[in-house]
Amino acid sequence: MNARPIDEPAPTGADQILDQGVRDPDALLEVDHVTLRFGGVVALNDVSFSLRKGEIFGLIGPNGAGKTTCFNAMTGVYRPTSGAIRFQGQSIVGKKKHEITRGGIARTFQNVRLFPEMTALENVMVGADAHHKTSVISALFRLPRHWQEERSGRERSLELLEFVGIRRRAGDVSRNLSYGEQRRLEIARALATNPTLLCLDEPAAGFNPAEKAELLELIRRIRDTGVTVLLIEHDMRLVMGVTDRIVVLEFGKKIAEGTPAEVRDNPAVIAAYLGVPTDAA
Ligand SMILES: Nc1ncnc2c1ncn2[C@@H]1O[C@H](COP(=O)(O)OP(=O)(O)OP(=O)(O)O)[C@@H](O)[C@H]1O
Repeated sequence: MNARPIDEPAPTGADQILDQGVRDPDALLEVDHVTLRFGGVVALNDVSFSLRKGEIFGLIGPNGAGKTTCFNAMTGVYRPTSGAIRFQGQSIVGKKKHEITRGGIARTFQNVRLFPEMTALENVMVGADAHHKTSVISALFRLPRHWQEERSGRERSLELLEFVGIRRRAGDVSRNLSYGEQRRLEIARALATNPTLLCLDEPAAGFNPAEKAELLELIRRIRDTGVTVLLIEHDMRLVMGVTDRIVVLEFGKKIAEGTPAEVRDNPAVIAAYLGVPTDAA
């Protein structure tokens, strides 16, 4: 692995000035010199980048580059070994997953993770529940506020199923939905938490070209509602077609950052992907 040794000093002075992203005053999320080790494996090695509000941002790189680890660090699954992660200017390192969700970051997973015996609607309502304000007591005694929240959560969940295109499956148990519908359901559930930032981990995995085109359109519609989108995706055509900016990781290090056109023409990126077809799924 060509990772930089962990004990090498963090970049200072000129290096940091070059690192425009971290100094970006419009940043929604800042990953600031993050290193994350698993025993001897350096999954992230001094990685810095920032996302601006309202953009669709791609995180790409060959297998094992550290993309999912980066998502996990942003969503409270892993704590970075060093470095900072700030969301809307506040550190989120050390926060619990549900605190981060409540704070406005939602995610989907590489593998579908739904409640298989619950209906599509119930799966989305679980997401909406994350924002309910009523207490357990109020729910137990079925106080009016609880009913009100339950009703509005249901309506909002139905709207979200409509938004992702599977409203007609609302009453079906999720294990009976097609694979493509389950992936859309996951997105609806994540949106039910009212995120400011939605992180999608390989949402097009296993999709055919028509499903990929629909997903691309859905991602754009999500962004158009004001949600910032962070996308991990192996399908280069999809990434290049939908993102505003991209960061490329290789062996845990950032090797490139820029617009899709800049990244596509970057020699380091071409080398990293050498031998990998550009439309590889
Ligand atoms: N929980 C863990 N324990 C030990 N090593 C891990 C763990 N999670 C990830 N790694 C290692 O960290 C490195 C980065 O893995 P990660 O899953 O983040 O890469 P990725 O870019 O998401 O890859 P892929 O595209 O294959 O999903 C790999 O070497 C991986 O084996």
